[in-house]
Amino acid sequence: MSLVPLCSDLPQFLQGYLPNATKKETSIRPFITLTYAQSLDARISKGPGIRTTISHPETKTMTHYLRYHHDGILIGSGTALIDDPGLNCKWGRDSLANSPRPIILDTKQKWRFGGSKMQELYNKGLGKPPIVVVANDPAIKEHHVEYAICPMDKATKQIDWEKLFEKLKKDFNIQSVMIEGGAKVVNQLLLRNDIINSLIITIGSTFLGRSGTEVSPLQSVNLKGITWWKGTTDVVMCAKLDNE
Ligand SMILES: NC(=O)C1=CN([C@@H]2O[C@H](COP(=O)(O)OP(=O)(O)OC[C@H]3O[C@@H](n4cnc5c(N)ncnc54)[C@H](O)[C@@H]3O)[C@@H](O)[C@H]2O)C=CC1
Ligand SMILES: Nc1nc(O)c(N)c(N[C@@H]2O[C@H](COP(=O)(O)O)[C@@H](O)[C@H]2O)n1
Repeated sequence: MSLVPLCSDLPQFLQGYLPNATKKETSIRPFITLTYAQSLDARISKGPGIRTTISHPETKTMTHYLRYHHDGILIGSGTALIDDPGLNCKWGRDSLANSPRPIILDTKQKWRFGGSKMQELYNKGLGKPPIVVVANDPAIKEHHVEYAICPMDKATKQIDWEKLFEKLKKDFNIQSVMIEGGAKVVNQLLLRNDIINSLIITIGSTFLGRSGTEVSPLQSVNLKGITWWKGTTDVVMCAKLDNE
């Protein structure tokens, strides 16, 4: 499906929150944007296992414009298994060149590239092959997939986000990453002002109800550098996570 044109005021609105393509990031980690679409009641889907459209076509186009500006796009395995997303970039003339590298956080090794929408796009020359983040050498290695082995923290049984992003930059030359979700990933990273450079949230004018998948961090989070854009049905907030 093709995209509607990008609203003319969006590039200016987003400019201060995007990785700077001309300036190589000097940090040991890539530039990281946390971005997702939520309902008025802070839900990102109608419920477990339900792929839900929240964004209006004009903010969907904005998401593809964001994809255009990043080297990598990271999602958790929950999202990969439920949504079977394409994660390519349809904005601009050359989908293959413009698409970010999909990065799937799949430490339980449940997701398969084979048979996925991502593989279909890759086979058609419309998307890049994924990097799959695993905790140890995978038993099954799929063709065209690269693996980022990132040991789990023994206490938390989670990967160390800092080490993962350092590895993505050092081993895969990923200079910028947009993180699209899902809820488990977003709820962790909303607390990481040491890692997240920009926060871009689309808010759709709908309520998805209490059985919806909620985004809400464990503790309160303060924002700074806040700016809003208003579209036909959605608003978009750009901000930075505060250090307080
Ligand atoms: N509206 C929107 O913008 C978006 C909505 N979604 C929705 O979100 C839902 C999926 O969200 P969730 O179920 O929360 O799944 P998720 O996509 O956050 O993936 C969770 C899985 O990722 C792995 N993971 C996450 N953090 C980890 C860590 N620190 N260390 C090791 N492994 C880790 C684990 O395997 C975990 O089970 C779907 O319904 C999807 O449609 C997803 C992305 C964007
Ligand atoms: N921006 C945005 N708006 C919504 O309404 C959404 N449901 C999502 N979901 C994210 O986009 C992925 C789908 O990508 P493709 O269109 O298949 O390339 C999905 O997996 C979520 O990460 N995003």
